[in-house]
Amino acid sequence: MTERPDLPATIAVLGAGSWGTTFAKVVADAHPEVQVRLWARRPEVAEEINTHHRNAKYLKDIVLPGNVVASADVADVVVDAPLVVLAVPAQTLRPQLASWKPLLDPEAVVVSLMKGLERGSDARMSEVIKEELGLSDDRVAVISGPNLAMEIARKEPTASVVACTDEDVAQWIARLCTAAYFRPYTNPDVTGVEIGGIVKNVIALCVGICDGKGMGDNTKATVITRGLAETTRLTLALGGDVQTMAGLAGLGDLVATCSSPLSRNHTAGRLLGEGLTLDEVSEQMTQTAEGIKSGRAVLDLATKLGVDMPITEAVVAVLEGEIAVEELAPRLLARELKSEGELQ
Ligand SMILES: NC(=O)C1=CN([C@@H]2O[C@H](COP(=O)(O)OP(=O)(O)OC[C@H]3O[C@@H](n4cnc5c(N)ncnc54)[C@H](O)[C@@H]3O)[C@@H](O)[C@H]2O)C=CC1
Ligand SMILES: O=C(CO)COP(=O)(O)O
Repeated sequence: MTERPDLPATIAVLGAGSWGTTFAKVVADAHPEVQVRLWARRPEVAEEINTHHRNAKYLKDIVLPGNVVASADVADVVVDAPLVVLAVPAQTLRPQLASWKPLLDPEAVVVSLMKGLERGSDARMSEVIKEELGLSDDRVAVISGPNLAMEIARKEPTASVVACTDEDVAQWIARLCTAAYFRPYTNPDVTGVEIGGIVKNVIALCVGICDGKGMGDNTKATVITRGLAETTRLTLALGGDVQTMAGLAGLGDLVATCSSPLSRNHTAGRLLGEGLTLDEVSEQMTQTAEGIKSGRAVLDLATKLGVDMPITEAVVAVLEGEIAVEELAPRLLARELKSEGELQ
């Protein structure tokens, strides 16, 4: 096994949006002696972080610790970093990885914070990373859980999951991101952890639509519970672990995202439910709502595997203009009756 310094001098985070910046803050708060280098696409964002210790567009008045340093030059950020954390919109990852590949430390472990499925290939972000960078399973990890960035930036207590097939690597990453307000658990089920984070965004769109239409908590609980059932079916079909679905990256993230006005996916759904068109919603959203693009990929993957995902199917039908938001609930309720325990 590669010898890794327990506490590296530096780590790299690529993507200075709300979650990338917040995750950089978590590690920096946890380890003041570690320099956390953050790549911002726009030089003015890097400048604001270095000069004012703020990233106002994404994190308002949150003050970042002095050991978070930003640059708009990826080469400066990743040099000598044994851990490289990725937090860019899922659909943009693959082409960016191709240009970053020659710059990365050859021994670096790469972590995905992203919760999207690639359209066209239906690949999870860990799969895209392995393919594009040519890495083995033990060099790729995923962090996912009920992790609304703004709450964590405000140091509100939160738990999460570090998933890697190599337990030593997962524990190393977990130690690096354990802060007074952030508690990571480890899990070898990378597939289940990733699928939980991807599908909950689509389910949150559905809950948001129902909220926007003025429906109440029975409706929300129904969509969350049946959403978990279809997430579980997809996870099992992909070889993931049913137990992951009961954990932080499954039920935990689903509940947080479907309940919170901070969730971009929930917000996008609510705006659709209130009658805005998808174009109008996209214009209003200044941050990434992964479910809007990943929904189609999730449905394609489920179809390929013969997995029934009626909520995802109905949300995609709304997103693609096949049905109006008014038709979403009737369509789901008109389905053939079945036993609750049936997995298909
Ligand atoms: N914000 C949150 O609370 C959480 C987000 N996530 C996931 O983290 C990933 C990143 O999300 P956020 O940081 O929230 O997104 P965001 O919309 O706040 O920021 C995205 C960042 O990626 C950068 N970027 C790089 N290349 C880009 C390109 N080609 N097009 C557009 N933007 C580009 C943007 O400049 C921006 O800094 C997503 O997959 C999301 O699902 C996961 C957990 C929590
Ligand atoms: O993943 C998240 C919380 O765990 C953030 O959800 P949104 O992307 O919907 O804001």
